[in-house]
Amino acid sequence: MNIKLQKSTLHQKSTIAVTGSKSESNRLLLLQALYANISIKNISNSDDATLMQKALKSSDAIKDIHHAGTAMRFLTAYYATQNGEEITLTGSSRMQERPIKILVKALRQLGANIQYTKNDGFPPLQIKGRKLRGSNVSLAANVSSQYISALLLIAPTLENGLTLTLDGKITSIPYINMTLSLLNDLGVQTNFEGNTIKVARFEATKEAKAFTVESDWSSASYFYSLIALSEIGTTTELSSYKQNSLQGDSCLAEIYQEFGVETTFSNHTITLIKKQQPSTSSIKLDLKNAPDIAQTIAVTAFGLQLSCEMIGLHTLKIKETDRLVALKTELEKLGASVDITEESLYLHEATQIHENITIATYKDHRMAMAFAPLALRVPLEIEKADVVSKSYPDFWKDLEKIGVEMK
Ligand SMILES: O=C(O)C1=C[C@@H](OP(=O)(O)O)[C@@H](O)[C@H](O)C1
Ligand SMILES: C=C(OP(=O)(O)O)C(=O)O
Repeated sequence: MNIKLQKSTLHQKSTIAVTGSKSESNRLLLLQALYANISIKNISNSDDATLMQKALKSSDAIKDIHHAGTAMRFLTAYYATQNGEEITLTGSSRMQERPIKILVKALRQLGANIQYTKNDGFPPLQIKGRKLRGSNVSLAANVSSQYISALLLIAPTLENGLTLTLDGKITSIPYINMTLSLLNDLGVQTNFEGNTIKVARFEATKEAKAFTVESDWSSASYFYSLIALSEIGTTTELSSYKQNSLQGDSCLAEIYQEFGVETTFSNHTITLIKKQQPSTSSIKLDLKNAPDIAQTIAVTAFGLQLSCEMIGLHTLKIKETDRLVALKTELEKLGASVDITEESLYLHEATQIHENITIATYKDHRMAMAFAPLALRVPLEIEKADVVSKSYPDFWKDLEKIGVEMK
């Protein structure tokens, strides 16, 4: 399904309820499988969270988690600890190209029985669950924080807890802190100092533990972009958010000030208003702590005809697609000039934005959602638009609600 976006003007005021964070949801679903006293509210309706629930519920020997990175990594650790269970964990063709060796090696060091069924270092995995006896492991921390979160989530169930030593520069740290915060909320003792994380063993209790998932900040990024590209005074209200978020992408509130967007918090709602024109003609950011908003920011800067330099993007090559190449290709179709390296992107100030371009989405939800706000500048078409369901199934409905016209 392709969607044609007409050149649109946003409603002066709108209200959107954004689905729950997929990162928080998939952590809590895993913890719920380990600790039965947990209940979860405002769970994400994303494919990734639905696939996670399905995999955990089904008794099938083959679990297919499609494109869901967190489900792949978290379930690898989970099934490795499930004594007596034998499963094959697989995913989409792209998932079979996304590396998992660092996690598998760490789990094997703890005693896990995991085999690669196709290519060494990549899913599918055959996992024979058993009691893991190890309690100390070191692993590379510069490729994906999801390997670390996966180990942390099973850590309190291990006989002696777990001590992790992180080698190299730590990437996507807020996601590690999110995992530790949720463990703390459950009652687990943790300590993160320098490059060492310690998690104590934690026994299940009978006391009910209710968690409410905050709405997804990465999904909010597309509304930040829309407001940044709209006329002064345009406002949208998004729910349900917290001022002290566990999600690193909440740095959007600060970043988008430079694009002229002001954020106010009240009663679990954030109000975004386009206050002024951008305060600068060139944006410079290090996104090693918030990789998922890189595409949104690049497109906002392009739409506002600003130059933009982003570093800390070394993880983008192993996500749903090689996002650096995908961004360069699609922005240049629209008239931009973009330089990329292995870990950075430089967008030159645009002098034009071509109309009626069809944006390819590379099976990447964020390519579709990041480019959609350009409809406030030019008519454009988004290819295979249903790809958004990976994280935000209601995206196109909500886009219409805010005033974007489409067919
Ligand atoms: O732990 C998580 O929930 C996530 C961690 C990040 O991945 P990396 O740590 O691989 O950068 C992020 O990109 C992903 O969307 C979700
Ligand atoms: C990278 C992402 O997800 P995952 O790694 O969990 O597939 C994302 O949602 O942008």
